[in-house]
Amino acid sequence: MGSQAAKLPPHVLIFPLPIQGHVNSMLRLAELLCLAELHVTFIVSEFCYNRLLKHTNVESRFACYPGFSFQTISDGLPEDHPRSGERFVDIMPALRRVTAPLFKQMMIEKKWFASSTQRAITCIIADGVLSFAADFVQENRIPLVYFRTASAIYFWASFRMPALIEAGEIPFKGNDMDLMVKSVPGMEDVIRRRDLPSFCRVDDLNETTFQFIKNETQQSPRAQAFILNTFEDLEGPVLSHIRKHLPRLYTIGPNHFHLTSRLAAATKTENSISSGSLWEEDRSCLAWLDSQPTRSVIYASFGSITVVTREQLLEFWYGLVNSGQRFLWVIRPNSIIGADNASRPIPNELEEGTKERGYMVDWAPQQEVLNHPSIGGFLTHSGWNSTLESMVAGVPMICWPYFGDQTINSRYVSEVWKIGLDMKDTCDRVIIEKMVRDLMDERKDEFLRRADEMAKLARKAVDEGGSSYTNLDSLVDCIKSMVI
Ligand SMILES: O=c1ccn([C@@H]2O[C@H](COP(=O)(O)OP(=O)(O)O[C@H]3O[C@H](CO)[C@@H](O)[C@H](O)[C@H]3O)[C@@H](O)[C@H]2O)c(=O)[nH]1
Ligand SMILES: C[C@H]1CC[C@@H]2C(C(=O)O)=CO[C@@H](O)[C@@H]21
Repeated sequence: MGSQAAKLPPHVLIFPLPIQGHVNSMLRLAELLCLAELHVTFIVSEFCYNRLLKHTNVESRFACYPGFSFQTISDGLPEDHPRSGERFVDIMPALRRVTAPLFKQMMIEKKWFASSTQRAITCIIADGVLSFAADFVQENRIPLVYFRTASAIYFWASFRMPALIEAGEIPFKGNDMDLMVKSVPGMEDVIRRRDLPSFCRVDDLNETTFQFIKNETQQSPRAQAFILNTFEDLEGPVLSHIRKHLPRLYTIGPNHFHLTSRLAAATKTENSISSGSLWEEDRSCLAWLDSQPTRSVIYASFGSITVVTREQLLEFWYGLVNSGQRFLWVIRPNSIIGADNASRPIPNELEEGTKERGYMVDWAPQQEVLNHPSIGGFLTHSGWNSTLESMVAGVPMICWPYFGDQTINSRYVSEVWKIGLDMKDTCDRVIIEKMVRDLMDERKDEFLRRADEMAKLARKAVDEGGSSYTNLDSLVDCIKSMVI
């Protein structure tokens, strides 16, 4: 390489699983690495990229980093595929069947993205469930870093799937979902069967998604380094178990706030929030929140994949209305099973009666909502980004997990971190009403105090000298050392 080229910075390829929660989180990592003056090529599906262009400022957001570029690729699904609910799992085989060969072809045709102003890719940061990407780069002797965008507790429970099988703890024998699980070290007194990742709820261990998660997770040690969006004070005990298998483990989270904090230091712009939304954010809810008393509103949102039946929707409606609390509710388009987008999710006569107390939107500017002074609670599906965003904002949670990692996240929110309530495996208006009253009224001070303590720990982690701040600097040094 000529002397000029030798001065070029490392060039990282970042490849997320092309879904909202993974793209959001890895875009934040991408910008953090751009701030560290690395070059970044971000591979994203055409589906996600077109939605990002339409609903966010990603183009202007990354325009100030000359070494950054997007590269689009097919996710293997038709444009009109819902990419949510039960059919969500279609994306994994589609990626392997369609995206994997396209990725190899792209890397060869693009000559590993080498140019006069950029080195060829010096390292790939792949989503921890994209082993096909890992295969190709390792065949070409390019260093591999995995980024698993879910929690450490979920990762560790998934990593122990072979041990759970060996011990006969999965598949479950009998119907007792409250039996304690003993084969996940560090969680023996915490998790029941119902708290394991929902992928473990199978009768046949050959079930496709179970096998996918087990096999992808077992390949984690292939990576030279491993990134998690968490912080030491939150998941320290589990992280020490993981580090016995993945010693070069970098915790850099909460990465949404880490990015806000580093941007503030670099650009002197306070509280900059970078959206990665795939739907249009209805900002009218912020004006509605401005007219509500402090800590008086419960925000309800179930992420980008959860779907509900009309019956479940009405249970949530009556539970929220009967609680007497104000509520701001995200009902994502196409998230009601069997309903067309045109029909109102809540019958008009019901909605009319509570307009002044309840506000509904298709999609919200969630980070701004959670940090609004009128928000006093979050009814969430326990997706990991939502959970961390609520923690940093100091907002207590009611957790109604839908699938995947959400089941173990909700257990830790309620039983270990004690910053909320776990409403797993139920959807009943009386229980919803009681939990909303507990969180927003009867036990309000207790939960707000605990949530404030956790927020302080989360913020400290990304302050200069904090564990996540230091780990990100070490990760950048590790990436620089990979340049040959
Ligand atoms: O109205 C909304 C609702 C959500 N969000 C944002 O969308 C993201 C949603 O991410 P997350 O809370 O993690 O949920 P999912 O979209 O369901 O994410 C998937 O990916 C996550 C990371 O791996 C997992 O933890 C989840 O279980 C999985 O479903 C968050 O950043 C939210 O701030 C908005 O901006 N507006
Ligand atoms: C749909 C799920 C498949 C893998 C992803 C995941 C993970 O193991 O990283 C957990 O839940 C979802 O985010 C994804």
